[in-house]
Amino acid sequence: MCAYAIEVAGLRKSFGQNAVLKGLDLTVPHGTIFALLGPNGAGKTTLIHILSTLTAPDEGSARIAGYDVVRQKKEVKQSISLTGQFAAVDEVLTSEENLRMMCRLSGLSSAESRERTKELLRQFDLESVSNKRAKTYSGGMRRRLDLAVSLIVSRPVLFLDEPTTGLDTVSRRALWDIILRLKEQGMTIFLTTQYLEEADELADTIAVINGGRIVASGTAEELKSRVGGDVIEFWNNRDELLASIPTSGGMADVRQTLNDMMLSLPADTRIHIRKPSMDDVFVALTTSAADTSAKKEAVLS
Ligand SMILES: Nc1ncnc2c1ncn2[C@@H]1O[C@H](COP(=O)(O)OP(=O)(O)OP(=O)(O)O)[C@@H](O)[C@H]1O
Repeated sequence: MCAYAIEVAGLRKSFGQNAVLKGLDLTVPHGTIFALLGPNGAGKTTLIHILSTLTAPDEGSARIAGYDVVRQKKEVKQSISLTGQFAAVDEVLTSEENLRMMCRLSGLSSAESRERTKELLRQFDLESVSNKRAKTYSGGMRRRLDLAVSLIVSRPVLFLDEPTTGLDTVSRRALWDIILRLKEQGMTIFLTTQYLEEADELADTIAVINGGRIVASGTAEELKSRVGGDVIEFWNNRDELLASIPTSGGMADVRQTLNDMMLSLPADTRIHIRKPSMDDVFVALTTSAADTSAKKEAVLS
């Protein structure tokens, strides 16, 4: 078996004049969850499309389970499951009918299809709605059905493009449990997300993409510690957050920040000092120093 489930080296992709990926390098070990974070338009979907052979890269290489995404497309396709935001579910069919149909299309016999459908309905908590048409489903049920359909044939690597976008907190947590169970079964999972908490909860490794490059990667804890020391929050007496300023955690920096803020904030402002969150990591890594000081200026003006 090759060392990594996913290996990307020097990957570049442009659309016309728009250089979207400017030389990406990353590796994802077998049986782990990798989360790719980045602002809108950073190239997350483009990367998933390249890794799943839907788009060709301009330069560089990418391997899935050891297979090259350009030269060994067939083997790559046989190694992956892909769930986007719009999976191939027929709205007028029930989840049971959808799964049975897709099982048959995947080459399973009638008896195997029945068995696999039962198993997937149970695994994705869809048994109670298995006879209801998919168009009547909530967002969470629909997303679980999308995922079940994409996992009819068990493959070692799963790509999830924003799997919980638009879901409420309960449905999101239910899907997280399913994703963690898939990891326990040995699957390697590559997901993109807009939710920093999602990356924090699920991922073994998080990478942040910005300006066409991976600007940071590591565990959630490593990324948080990179942002530096403590964050000082300033709250008014109506419990509204007035400002949240990252500091090095050192006495001089904390004192300077307090001095700066005292000039503009009311005397009854309350101060809360906390450790950096994934939100702070994201802001720090995807916002230029000029933007950050402009924000501080805005609070002070
Ligand atoms: N087929 C295409 N033709 C031309 N431009 C494209 C194409 N696909 C993507 N782009 C452009 O590439 C850039 C990256 O898009 P992509 O969808 O990969 O970003 P993303 O990080 O997934 O964003 P989001 O979080 O908004 O989904 C965008 O500027 C987009 O307009």
